[in-house]
Amino acid sequence: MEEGESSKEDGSRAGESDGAASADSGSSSSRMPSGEAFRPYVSPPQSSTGASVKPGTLRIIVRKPLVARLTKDILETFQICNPNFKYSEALNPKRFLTNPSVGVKNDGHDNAASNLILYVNFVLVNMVSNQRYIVKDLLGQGTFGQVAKCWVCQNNSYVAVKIIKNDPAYYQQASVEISLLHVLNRKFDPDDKHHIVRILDYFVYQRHLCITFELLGPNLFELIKMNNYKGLSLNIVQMFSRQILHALIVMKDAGIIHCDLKPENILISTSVKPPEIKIIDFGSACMEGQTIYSYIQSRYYRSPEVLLGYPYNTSIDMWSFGCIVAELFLGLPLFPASSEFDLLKRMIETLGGQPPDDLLRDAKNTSKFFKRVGSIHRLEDDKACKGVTSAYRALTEEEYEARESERPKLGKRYFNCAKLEEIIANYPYRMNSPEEIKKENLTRLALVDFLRGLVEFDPGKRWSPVQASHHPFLTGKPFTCPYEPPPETPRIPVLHTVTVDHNPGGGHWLAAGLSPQVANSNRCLLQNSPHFQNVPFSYGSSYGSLGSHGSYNDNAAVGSSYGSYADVNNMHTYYSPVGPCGVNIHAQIGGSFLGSSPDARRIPQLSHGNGFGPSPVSLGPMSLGASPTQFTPPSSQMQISTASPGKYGTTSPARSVHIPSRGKAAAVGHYNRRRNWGYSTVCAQSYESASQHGPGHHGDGISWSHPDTYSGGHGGSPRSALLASNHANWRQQRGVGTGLSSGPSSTNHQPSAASHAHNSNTVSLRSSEVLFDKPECNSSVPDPADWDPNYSDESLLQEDNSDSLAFEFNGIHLRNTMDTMNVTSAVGRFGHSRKLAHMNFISTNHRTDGPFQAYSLGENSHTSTHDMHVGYGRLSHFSQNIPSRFGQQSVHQFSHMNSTFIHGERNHQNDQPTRSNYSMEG
Ligand SMILES: Nc1ncnc2c1ncn2[C@@H]1O[C@H](COP(=O)(O)OP(=O)(O)OP(=O)(O)O)[C@@H](O)[C@H]1O
Repeated sequence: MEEGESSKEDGSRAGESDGAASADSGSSSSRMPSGEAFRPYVSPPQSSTGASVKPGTLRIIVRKPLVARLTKDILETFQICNPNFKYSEALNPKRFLTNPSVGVKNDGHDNAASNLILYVNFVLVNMVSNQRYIVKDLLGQGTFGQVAKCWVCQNNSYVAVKIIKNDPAYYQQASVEISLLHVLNRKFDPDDKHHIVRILDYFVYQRHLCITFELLGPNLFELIKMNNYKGLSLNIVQMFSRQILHALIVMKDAGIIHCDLKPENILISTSVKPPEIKIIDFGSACMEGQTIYSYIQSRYYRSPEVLLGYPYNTSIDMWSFGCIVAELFLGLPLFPASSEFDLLKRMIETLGGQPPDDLLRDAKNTSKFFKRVGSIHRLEDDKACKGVTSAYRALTEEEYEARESERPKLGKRYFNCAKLEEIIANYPYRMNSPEEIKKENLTRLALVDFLRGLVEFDPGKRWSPVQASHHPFLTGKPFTCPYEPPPETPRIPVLHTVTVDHNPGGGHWLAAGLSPQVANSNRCLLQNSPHFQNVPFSYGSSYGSLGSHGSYNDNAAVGSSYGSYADVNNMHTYYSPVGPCGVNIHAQIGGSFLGSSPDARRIPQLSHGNGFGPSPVSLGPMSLGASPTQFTPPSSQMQISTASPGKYGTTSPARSVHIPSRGKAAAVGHYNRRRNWGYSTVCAQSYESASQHGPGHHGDGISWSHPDTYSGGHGGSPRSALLASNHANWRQQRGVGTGLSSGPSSTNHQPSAASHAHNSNTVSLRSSEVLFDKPECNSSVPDPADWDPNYSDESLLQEDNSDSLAFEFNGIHLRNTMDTMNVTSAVGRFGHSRKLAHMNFISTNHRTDGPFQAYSLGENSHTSTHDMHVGYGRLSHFSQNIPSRFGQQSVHQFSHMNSTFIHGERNHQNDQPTRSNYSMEG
């Protein structure tokens, strides 16, 4: 029975709300206010007798927060106290969600950061469809603006609305996000099976582009955080990895590079059972072959080729994916670097190699990090050069300082063990029984092998999503020897080819793929768009065929995703989905760019009067980026116009080619705080090196290749192929494994050291060698009010249905084996974290806070096991920092699309009742 009902039954709200109050009521009658409102508490007859309560009268009261209970129906109470009391909602002070909330731009609608000033119950309206979105909470803030949780009254559902800053550059980039997501949703994942967030609607409101997404739950970083920065169980790592790979397969098929894959951008959809992850934030994404930005990816997850300024393709997402998988297991980023120098240093140390010479030879930033110490071997000499030391050596700190005139920032070391194999092997065990440990050892061996294929220095040797998806770590097949990925088959240009009608929406390519309603919406948005002129459609040309990136099936077992992008060129240009964009983001004309990375996200800036802008002259199609062949250092091609610094910022002090983004840098900078959160590690156990144990990955010298399907196939290095061709198709070869261990030193290794490292660093995991975890880290998690800048008592007032959140997460077993990952055994796991829903987590999406209480990986302990749940006692602390959105999704999901919504989206959330526990089995 609801509390409200029971209180009516009692006739005494004050007495019901707190047991202590009722006990006290008799003695404190003198303090009771006179009048109707507060009467002495009279116990119900049944209770007062002390007799056993009849079964029929049993009441189960779900306790709501005290503040909520005390203020429930307070208006009626006031009216009872004072019949003249009148309440007017208009007099309510606004509960601002946007900070700062001072309107200084856009007629007072926007704050200084060009963010629309939002408050609770602010209404966003799609003027075309009259669809109203009532803002209830803020889910996140990012570079591009704010993400609000909104209620759609028509169908009593919640959605997430990304409200882009009122700024042409952000508007433009957000329109790319809409376009790419639309293609992914509609053409490559029409049935919503591949873990990519669904876009539901978009519109312009008060000069802000608003994008409506399905509402999702917490992100993977939040999940790790909830688990006290301890890693997740291998079952869950496997499950999430499979799902992420599904998305990556689709994205590769679509030729789309996410460019900012990280745990924060992988959200858990708690509305389905078992829970699924979804990849969000395509605001940095671009088409393969059209990669205009050289400064991308969040630092921890940045691939070597991006770091070094080398042409890139979808394989950079695979690197990030590897880092994410490792982080899910470890609870900490694999490369928590404080600077790019630090990042490279960590990569070299952990992986035991360095990028191959031909990559270093052609990358534009090589000289910043490497010193040439020998002759550069031509590609054709590669075979002959096996065994010859690299022509490059990584700079020492001193050398770097001398070259760059600044000391490189070096982050804290969280893992005492340097090498990947050691880090994984020495991670504390989560179980007791020798059998389980033995089993886990095997899985860890598979994990190491899996990671080796992902965090592979050579992008040409890095596994593709399809190849990775067959790894025993994911398939569950016994892992007996190093995985040999199947060669990829050429793309079959049929299945999901994006064909675009020539002129369905007046030439608007995206409109071609949208429903008529959406096309209409676009036309209307032309008028509504604050940033682009309303110009007639005039493009009759074809923007067809995105794809030819053929076969894909749900099991990722067939098909491939690599290689020929012959017709991807047809996608070199497209338009703003919300109107002819008028801005060509090829930067040859010196438009300024915001950065594009964790530190700075790339936004083409519209330099006023500098050739960029909504002039009819520039009504060319919007490019998704230059092809790798067009890849040029930002200094030459992506330069900031010095003549016209533009409106949007100045050149980054660190990297002259970037303008710091407004927000991204700050956001990602929060990561760096983590390094200071005391994570000492002492590797107490001697560890036998891979070379002593392992047979060596590919130690038999197996080499493999796949047919070079790219029409201009390159027999040489994949990197040169990439350089020369734009395409991600190359001959993949495994070097002859020597079984030698690649030492942590970056010097004097062999040219294919990375490969060798992969090949040879297999580590035997024996239970006797287990480094036991200390029983419990001394967690003194402060009250969230102490460290959560967004914490306020007001949050206690939010959402009474928060309990559902706790139940949502009951199903996530962070420790147990797959067998036990079921609903029933999950109950209560997070059961005491009922305040999960009350906290504002906005800043934590960016890892802004939180005592870094993860335990020391190598710290000595005589405790025989590490129980991941030991920390759960502290979850209540952490849970208090979970955003309210966690608990608020129990409301019915978005289930009805207004006519202007994109049609055809499968809404798996429909018909989902309020969620309870679920199985986590993948
Ligand atoms: N569909 C969604 N459901 C729930 N929360 C969401 C959703 N989309 C975004 N968010 C929240 O909003 C935050 C910002 O979203 P998003 O990453 O798309 O914006 P951004 O401006 O690109 O951010 P960043 O600068 O961090 O990349 C996310 O970290 C997430 O917490």
